[in-house]
Amino acid sequence: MIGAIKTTSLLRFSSVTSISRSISTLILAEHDGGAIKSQSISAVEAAKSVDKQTSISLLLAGSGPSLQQAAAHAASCHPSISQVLVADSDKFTHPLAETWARLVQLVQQKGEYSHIITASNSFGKNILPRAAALLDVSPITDVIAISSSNQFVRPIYAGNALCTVRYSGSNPCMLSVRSTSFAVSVDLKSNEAPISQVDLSTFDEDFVGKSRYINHTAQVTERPDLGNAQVVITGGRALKSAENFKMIEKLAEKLGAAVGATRAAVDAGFVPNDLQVGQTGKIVAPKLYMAFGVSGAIQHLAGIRDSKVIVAVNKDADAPIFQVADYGLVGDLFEVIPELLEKLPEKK
Ligand SMILES: Cc1cc2nc3c(=O)[nH]c(=O)nc-3n(C[C@H](O)[C@H](O)[C@H](O)COP(=O)(O)OP(=O)(O)OC[C@H]3O[C@@H](n4cnc5c(N)ncnc54)[C@H](O)[C@@H]3O)c2cc1C
Repeated sequence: MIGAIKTTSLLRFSSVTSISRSISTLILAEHDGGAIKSQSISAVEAAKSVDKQTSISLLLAGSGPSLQQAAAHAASCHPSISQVLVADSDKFTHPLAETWARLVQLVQQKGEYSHIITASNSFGKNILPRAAALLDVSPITDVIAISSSNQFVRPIYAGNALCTVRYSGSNPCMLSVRSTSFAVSVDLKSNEAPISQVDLSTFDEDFVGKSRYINHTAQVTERPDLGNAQVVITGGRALKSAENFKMIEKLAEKLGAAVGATRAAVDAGFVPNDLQVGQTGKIVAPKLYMAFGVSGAIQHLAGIRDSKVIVAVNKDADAPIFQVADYGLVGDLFEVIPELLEKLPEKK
């Protein structure tokens, strides 16, 4: 869809000792409401590409009944999971990156994993660099393909080039992976993996990180999650106001779609920033991506490159979005959207 140049050079991370032959992978998993988040299950899928024989341990942290529920879900959410490790303590009630990084260090000291993988979302991006610093290794982020246990592909220059990276540092090789590149089959059947508790007796009791949990606010919506939606309807600056942006929301409702926005629309205050799609927003890979009044800036395209079909409506025939669109309509969104709303049937 969007042309990407494959770089021929291999970037080599500083060599200390090569990674060991015995491959075992630790997944840093996120859970919510007693279930493992789908991005963490994609990280398990990615681990399978590291090595077919790898044993995969999934690390969960938290406290209370929702953690135990999540552990039960983790044990049966993917057939490749060999064991679930549970760190149950009040310290982990909120996923603070500094506390989690310490936990990863502790678990790695005991388990000596060759690879540690997490999703390339705010949870993973927060923890991975800190944990990597404690373990004195260099992480590889935003991996979109795994060719072997030490060779990975990641986008650079806002997705305009793909870089093949060979890791030659010491264990563990730490990766964050884009879940859109490691889709999980919907009907995975799995046996129950064993669940064990992480021994926290040596966890620094007095450890207090520099950050502190204050509160958690989330948009309550019945719409699909933007990162996993099959259909995404995005609006740009051209919508002009939060009031007008409701047209995008209505259209999304009719199509059972998630709503996205450009950074310009977010910065203008039309919608909250968790709807931003692009290089500094969410990466999406829906079957259908519809962009209304979006110019197609390189930073926006970086977030939609894996969409199957891109439809663009823009009144400027020369807008760059048309270079990547499968279907384009030169027209005024203030005419096109009301017509679509009128002609599309109500969602059952
Ligand atoms: C470091 C960095 C990171 C960034 N990260 C992101 C990111 O993650 N996501 C992102 O989106 N941007 C990002 N940006 C911003 C990006 O460069 C663009 O500024 C932004 O994507 C533009 O948003 P837009 O297409 O809504 O607005 P504009 O570029 O202003 O485009 C509006 C479009 O609407 C069309 N239009 C106007 N009126 C109508 C109408 N009535 N009907 C139909 N079409 C109409 C115009 O022809 C135009 O093409 C980033 C920028 C930087 C520097």
